[in-house]
Amino acid sequence: PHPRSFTGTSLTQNHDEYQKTADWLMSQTRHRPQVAIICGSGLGMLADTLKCQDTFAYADIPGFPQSTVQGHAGRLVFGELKGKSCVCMQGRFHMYEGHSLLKTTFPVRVFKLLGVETLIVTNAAGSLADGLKPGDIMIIKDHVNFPGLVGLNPLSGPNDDKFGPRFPAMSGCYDKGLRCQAMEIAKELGVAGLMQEGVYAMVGGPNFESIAEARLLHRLGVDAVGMSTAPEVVVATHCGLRVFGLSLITNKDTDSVNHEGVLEVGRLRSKTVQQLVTELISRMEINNNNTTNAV
Ligand SMILES: O=P(O)(O)O[C@H]1O[C@H](CO)[C@@H](O)[C@H]1O
Ligand SMILES: Nc1nc2[nH]cnc2c(=O)[nH]1
Repeated sequence: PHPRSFTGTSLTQNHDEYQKTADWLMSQTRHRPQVAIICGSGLGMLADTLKCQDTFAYADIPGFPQSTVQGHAGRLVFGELKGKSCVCMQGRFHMYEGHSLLKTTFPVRVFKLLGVETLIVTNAAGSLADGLKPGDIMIIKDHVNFPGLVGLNPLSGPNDDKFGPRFPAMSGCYDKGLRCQAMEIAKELGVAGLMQEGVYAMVGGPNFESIAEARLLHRLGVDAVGMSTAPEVVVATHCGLRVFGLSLITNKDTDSVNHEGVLEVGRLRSKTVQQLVTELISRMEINNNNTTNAV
C-alpha cells in the first residue's frame, strides 16, 4: 500500500509522472525555460511581459492539477523576457483547495526537469509588522512553514533521490544575491520606500486569521502571513533551484480582509511588481548555456 499522510493524502508520486508532464510540454513548445515564476493571487499579469508566448490551460496538461481560486487563471505561459526563457504559472495550487502537498508542488519538479534554474515565487499576504502596510512589497528573507512543522510537508513519504537528499537544509533558501539585487532595482525604480525584507509564514487557511492568531504570529516574529509558497520553496530547494520570493502586502492584520480586497491591491501594484520582476530577470546570471529556443 502507498504511504499516506495523516490527512489521508498520498505521499508518493512516481518520478515518471513528472517526466511525462515535462516531456509533453517539451513536445508542445520550443521554449526551454531557465526561470520559472509562480504568480500569487491577483498577480497573474506577471505573464503579460513575456514575448513569443505559448500558453497551455492546466486542464490540457497531463498530470497537472486544476486551479479553483478566483484570481488564479489556471494557465501555464512560456515566453521570452529580455533574452531569458521563462515559464509562468498564472495560478498556483493551495493546500486548502484539497490538493495534496505533492500536487501543490508538482509543477516545481516539472520545472526542474525542463531545465529551470531559478524559481521566483510571489504571493499576496497580510501584514503583521508595524512597518508594512497594504501596497508595500516584502522581499522574503525566510519563512515559517507552519504546516511543515507539524508534518504536512511535500517531502514526507519516500524520498525521490533523483530530485534531492532525504534531509535538505533550508537555511539560506531565499538567495541573498537576488534579494540584494532586487533592493538595488527598487532604488533605481524609485520604489525603495515600498520595499523591505521580512519573514513570511504559511498557514493552512482558507480562513483568514483571528485577532488572537494574528497577534500570536506577530509575537513569533512573522512579518507577513499567507496560505501558500512555503511548500513550493521547500521542494525547489530540495531539488537545487535558486529561489527569490516576494509578498505583496494586501491587508493589515485581520482588519476587514476579504479576497476581493486582496485582488484589488494586486491590480493597483501590478505595474510595480511587473517592473521589479522583469528587471530582476533581465539582470539575472544564468549558469548553464541553455540558450533560448523561442519560436
Ligand atoms: O498565496 P497566494 O496564492 O498569493 O494567495 C493568498 O491570497 C488568498 C487569500 O486572499 C490565499 O490563497 C492566500 O494564500
Ligand atoms: N492567511 C492569510 N492569507 C492572506 N492572503 C492575503 N492576505 C492574507 C492574510 O491576511 N492572511
